[in-house]
Amino acid sequence: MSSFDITRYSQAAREICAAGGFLYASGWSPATSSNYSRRIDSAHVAITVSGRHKGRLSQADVMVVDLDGQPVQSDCRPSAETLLHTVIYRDRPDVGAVLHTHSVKATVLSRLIPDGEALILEGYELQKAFAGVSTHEGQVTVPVFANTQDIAALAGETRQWLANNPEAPGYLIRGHGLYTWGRDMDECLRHVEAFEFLFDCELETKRVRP
Ligand SMILES: CSCCC(=O)C(=O)COP(=O)(O)O
Ligand SMILES: [Zn+2]
Repeated sequence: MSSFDITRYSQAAREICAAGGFLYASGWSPATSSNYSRRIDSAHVAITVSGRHKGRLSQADVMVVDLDGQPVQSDCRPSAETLLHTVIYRDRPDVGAVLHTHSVKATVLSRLIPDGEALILEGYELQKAFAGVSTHEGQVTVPVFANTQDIAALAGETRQWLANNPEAPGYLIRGHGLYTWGRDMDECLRHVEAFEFLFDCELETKRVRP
């Protein structure tokens, strides 16, 4: 059985619990929805146990999986969407944290984007909150994947898309929520906040200019 550094696991679990407190309080992770993860090392990831309330996380709600999504030294069941996390860690050694949220705005906006189209964010100063973006003049393309319950298939789709769009900060799943990542938990949380602000702007624009 593979092993990991317990101190690094504890630090990762602390960061995940703190992120849960913030994301739940912001209204972006209601009713046990969402899942969060943090890289421990090149072969291990700390991730939320499936079905746990994200506003009341403790270390017991955070387990370890390998990059195939298999539990390591745990009898708990990892998030049902674990493969959507591990596929990113496997291909992107620069990624240290992945957050999945279920906000009202991400859910509603994802349902308004026509099938086969992506959300294009353009002209917003706040696009600079995304890692690697230094101008508001470019486009941030956010694809909207169908909400299939076949997570392995969805993981394959997102993997292919990410390979072709390595600079992308996140994606939506229709009627479901947001996935975003960062080199560490702070950067990943900044991305969630930036997306939420920009989703709000897009929805408000649709309201005043239907
Ligand atoms: C109650 S939300 C339905 C499942 C989901 O989309 C989610 O994000 C939480 O699943 P998990 O297995 O990670 O608790
Ligand atoms: Zn979800």
